[in-house]
Amino acid sequence: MERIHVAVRARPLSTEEAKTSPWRISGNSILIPNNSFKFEFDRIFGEDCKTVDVYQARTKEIVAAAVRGFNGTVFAYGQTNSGKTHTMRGSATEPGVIPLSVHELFETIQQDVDREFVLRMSYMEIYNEEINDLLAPEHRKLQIHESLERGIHVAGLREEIVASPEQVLDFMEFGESHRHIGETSMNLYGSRSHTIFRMIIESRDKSEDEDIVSSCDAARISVLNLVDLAGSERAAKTGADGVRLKEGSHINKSLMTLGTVIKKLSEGAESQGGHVPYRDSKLTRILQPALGGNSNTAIICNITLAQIHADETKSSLQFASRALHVTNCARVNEILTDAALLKRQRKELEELRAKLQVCPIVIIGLGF
Ligand SMILES: Nc1ncnc2c1ncn2[C@@H]1O[C@H](COP(=O)(O)OP(=O)(O)OP(=O)(O)O)[C@@H](O)[C@H]1O
Repeated sequence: MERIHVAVRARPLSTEEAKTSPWRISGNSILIPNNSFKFEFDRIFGEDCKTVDVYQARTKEIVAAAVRGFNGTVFAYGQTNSGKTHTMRGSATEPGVIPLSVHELFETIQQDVDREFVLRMSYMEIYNEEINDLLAPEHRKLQIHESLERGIHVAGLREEIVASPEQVLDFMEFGESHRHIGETSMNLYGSRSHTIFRMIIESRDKSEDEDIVSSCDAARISVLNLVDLAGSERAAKTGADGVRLKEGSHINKSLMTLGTVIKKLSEGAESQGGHVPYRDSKLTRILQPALGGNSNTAIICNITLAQIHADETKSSLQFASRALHVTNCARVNEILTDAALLKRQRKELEELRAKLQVCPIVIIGLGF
């Protein structure tokens, strides 16, 4: 069992904003002096930090674990303009968590001489509670299904086999050009959709030795989700109306459900048999395994310390603080073919027989 790792990243302020900021950061605490408002997180990154520092705090380990077969999810949460896209996608001069992860993923698998890997990627957006495939723009309004073999999955989502970081980033750029961008008074190009960038990592032992049964024919399949959420600001503050208001309410519905799911989980609802409303939004349904399930998960909460956004920042920190109490249970995702299963059982039987020959007295003593 491991809890969700929560880091906070504050974006740089203008000189004017810095003069009036009510916030203080002290180590991994953030507070408003002379106020009861104080939170502690796993890490707090101030305005001078680099994205690579944020990446190394936890995502790096999540990527390494994904190569070993553990699911991983990292998502950026925060109001419009707080630096989510800067953190996740970055720029040519300062690559974000996604390109850093992709490069590290390829480097790590190249160093693993014992296993062979197949990597696939997908890229989707959730816009107005509809799932659109950014790698196949004609695939719109995709549905979420659940099956024994595939778990929770988006039916019909394109998965491209990829062989290099450059190829992944090219596909990503293609996908980016099909995103929905809205114009709000808060941010001319404020992103109004959630995006989920996904790498699916499949690996198999290279060994051709028939006797090495423990891994032969067994495939590991893990999923690494890197999520850039839409701005969490209240619709009222955006001056939104008409289409934008509809977008805002859908975004808030998704984010509100995310908040409720995190709240319920942090209160231990699931372990007490209570209801967790994953199905109330597309976002939480797709992210369900990452929220209290089989995944290593990290949240990067992007905030601004400007006075004018103090209420939004407080609500982001409240969300992030609850997430600190959510625990997950990641395990290696291994799939055995029937033949491999038989081989493994045969080997276990042989090992047992060998043990019986070595220490029959112990076995007799146990009453067998
Ligand atoms: N840590 C940072 N250092 C330098 N510039 C930053 C930083 N964070 C954000 N910015 C800049 O601030 C602007 C807004 O950031 P960004 O687009 O990442 O916000 P966002 O939270 O993704 O907004 P949206 O919800 O609209 O997607 C961008 O021009 C970005 O380059």
